[in-house]
Amino acid sequence: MPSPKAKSSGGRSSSSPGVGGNGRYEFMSLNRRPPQHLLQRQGSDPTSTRLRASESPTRRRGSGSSNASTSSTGGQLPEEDCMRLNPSIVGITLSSLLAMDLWLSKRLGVCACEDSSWGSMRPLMKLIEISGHGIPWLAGTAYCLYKSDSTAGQEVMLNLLMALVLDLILVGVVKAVVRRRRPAHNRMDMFATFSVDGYSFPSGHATRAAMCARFLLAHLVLAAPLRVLVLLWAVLVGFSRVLLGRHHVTDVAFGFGMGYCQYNLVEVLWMSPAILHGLIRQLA
Ligand SMILES: CC(C)=CCC/C(C)=C/CC/C(C)=C/COP(=O)(O)O
Repeated sequence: MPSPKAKSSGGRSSSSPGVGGNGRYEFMSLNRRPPQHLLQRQGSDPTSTRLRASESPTRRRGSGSSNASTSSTGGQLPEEDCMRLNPSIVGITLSSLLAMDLWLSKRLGVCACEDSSWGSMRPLMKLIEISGHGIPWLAGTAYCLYKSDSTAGQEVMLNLLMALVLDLILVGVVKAVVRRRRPAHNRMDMFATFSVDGYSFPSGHATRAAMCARFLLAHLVLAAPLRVLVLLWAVLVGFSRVLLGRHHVTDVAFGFGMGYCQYNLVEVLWMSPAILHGLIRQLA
């Protein structure tokens, strides 16, 4: 509790408390310069150092010492000030893009539920969703691998299986790190999901669609009309994620990019028949 005596003895009227030389509290006016011993004390106090560092650049430039540093660098802003300005421009740009993403995703979520404006298309969108789901792809590839009687066919199928597992792992890791929530208008009624699938970024369907489309075009689908169909399917899978309200536009855009790059990784990690035979021999 501040002593009224201390208040009157300093002849000071209000606000900031400080500890005087006799151990009592002293009150200083905000528009008066504090005594020298308090200034020295503030200089070594981490809290006040933090407070001064968070002052606005204009205020800091206005102080005597900062003026000296500004003039000594030929009128250039101190480095500290430049670092404070740049993130704000990046921050504003990012927040604007994020706001546009949220707005656009909400507007495009026209099949998010049955009574949405395109609610009657929801069953079709869910069919497209299933066509890009991990389970049919894993089961279909495993079945083809089992049925394949040529070495070339087995090689392609085994590498596709490896690609699908790699995709699940990479998407799971990114989702767990980023932890972006799905759009508020999404109904979480997807079948067979992992716990990370509660998160939105990136779209696992989009990564799988992009990676599998590249895989099919490179190794399995040669006829031109079918190649067009494969590309159309991949684009539809991506669109259906936003129309169903499952994802933001940026989740799908990033997912397509990530899936495209994942295929490059699959090419690097490609398991040749020699490696496969070595693996089979070790397992047997
Ligand atoms: C054999 C095995 C463990 C299969 C797991 C397949 C599985 C449950 C994949 C999850 C697919 C899924 C629901 C991904 C979420 O996709 P988003 O586009 O909503 O991110």
